[in-house]
Amino acid sequence: MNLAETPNDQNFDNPFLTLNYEPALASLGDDYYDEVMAADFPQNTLRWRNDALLPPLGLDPQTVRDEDFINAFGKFQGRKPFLALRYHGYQFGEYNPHLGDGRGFLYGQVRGTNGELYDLGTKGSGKTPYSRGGDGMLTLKGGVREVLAAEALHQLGVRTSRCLTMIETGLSLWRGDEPSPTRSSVMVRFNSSHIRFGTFERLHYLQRPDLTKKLLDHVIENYYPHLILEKNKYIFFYAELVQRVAQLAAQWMAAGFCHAVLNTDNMSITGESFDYGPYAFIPTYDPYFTAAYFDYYRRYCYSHQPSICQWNLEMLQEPLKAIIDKTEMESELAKFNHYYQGKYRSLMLKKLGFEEFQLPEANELLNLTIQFLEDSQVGYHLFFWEIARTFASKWREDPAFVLNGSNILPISPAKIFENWCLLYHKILNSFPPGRMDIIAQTLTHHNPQTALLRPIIESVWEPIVQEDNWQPFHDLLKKIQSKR
Ligand SMILES: Nc1ncnc2c1ncn2[C@@H]1O[C@H](COP(=O)(O)OP(=O)(O)OP(=O)(O)O)[C@@H](O)[C@H]1O
Ligand SMILES: [Mg+2]
Repeated sequence: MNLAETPNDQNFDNPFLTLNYEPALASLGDDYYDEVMAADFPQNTLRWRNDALLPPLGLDPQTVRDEDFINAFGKFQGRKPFLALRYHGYQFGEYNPHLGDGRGFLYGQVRGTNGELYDLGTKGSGKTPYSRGGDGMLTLKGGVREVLAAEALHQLGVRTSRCLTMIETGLSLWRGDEPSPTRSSVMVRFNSSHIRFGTFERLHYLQRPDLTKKLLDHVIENYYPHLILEKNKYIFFYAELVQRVAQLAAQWMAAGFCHAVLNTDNMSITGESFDYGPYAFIPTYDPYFTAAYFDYYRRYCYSHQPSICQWNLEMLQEPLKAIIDKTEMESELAKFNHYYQGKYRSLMLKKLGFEEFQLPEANELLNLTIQFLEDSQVGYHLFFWEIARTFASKWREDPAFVLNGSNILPISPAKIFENWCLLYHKILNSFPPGRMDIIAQTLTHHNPQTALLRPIIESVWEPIVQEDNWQPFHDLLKKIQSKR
């Protein structure tokens, strides 16, 4: 017996091993996955433990030791099977039948205290049958970036996966897009499901409608349980997925987030956001801002995200048409824009301090805001933060008070800024004075001070590289988690 696998005291009472794991996906049979082994790492240094995720799993952070994270998710002691999930996907518009979990696996599925089923899935845990030429590993910087993105998006109200833990693993990796050799990590993701649009696409490619139906029933049972007893549950499922994905796209857009790699293997069947590789938050409003250096044709640029999501949902009709009427799916997909616009409008109004969807000047305000942000190239996040920071009820008295003393002045072109202030002032005066407090609260709630712009990420990464100083990384996470 390998010494690392010897049960020891630390293992017997590891709280992660006492969780009630459910073999939800495993019970579907091995048409959907391969059982794999975790890599044996030369080092296991805990770099991140997300204590906020322990209570939802029924665990008390006080009783979970750092060693418990390491033994469970760095040394992978005491649990199996680990399942590398099989999937295909459209990557940059081209169908790729050679995908699957190439550097991760499903560690286990657990029911949260809210009754919902969650996946614990690894990234950077070693080679699988789907690694192709890859090393099965995740760089430390990749782990750091995914932890930060997930927390930032969560705090911005985006429906997203989160990271339970990240452990440095002591390998030297070679990557074209990082100074190499570079350090390695394994990350454990906590999300609703790792079933991707591409999981269904693979079954269509293999011409297995029987497996498609079995998987679809599994998805509805576990992630759309309110539809189980519906006579038309399959089309209802697709209709709801369209709505969820449209709303997710609106959340990204309002958050100023560019995912960067919206391939169908990175689209969750539950409509949740995940896989944070070369993502970026936009510095300023630029519809063509493109986050991935290898996205030569700007396919996944900031403003294309809604239409790309719609295209991905259209591609998903191919596998689903074995079970769901295609014409009905088309008419559901036709509602995408309506859902998207509604959600985007409501989120942007909230960023501007207004809960009222029916505000008479809403369209004018939104159009002017976008035009102003685009023309002035004022920082996207800075603009909203400065409204929240400097907001005062005296803005009602005179448009000249609006944003006066903020860090975005002086603005060029001045005219459009003047128009924006006039309109904002006019809207404030359409409310009773007593409403100003609520507007101030809405502004601070929806516009955190800390934006995860690339220079901020680099500013916490540098001390890690230079002097193994993790304090700035933890300070940044604290700021993000407390919405400061
Ligand atoms: N270093 C690597 N070694 C092996 N396979 C890899 C590696 N990097 C990426 N892959 C595989 O390439 C494909 C696309 O990678 P992508 O970055 O979208 O996914 P991922 O980030 O590895 O996983 P996830 O989508 O769960 O976040 C996936 O099948 C992935 O497993
Ligand atoms: Mg991926």
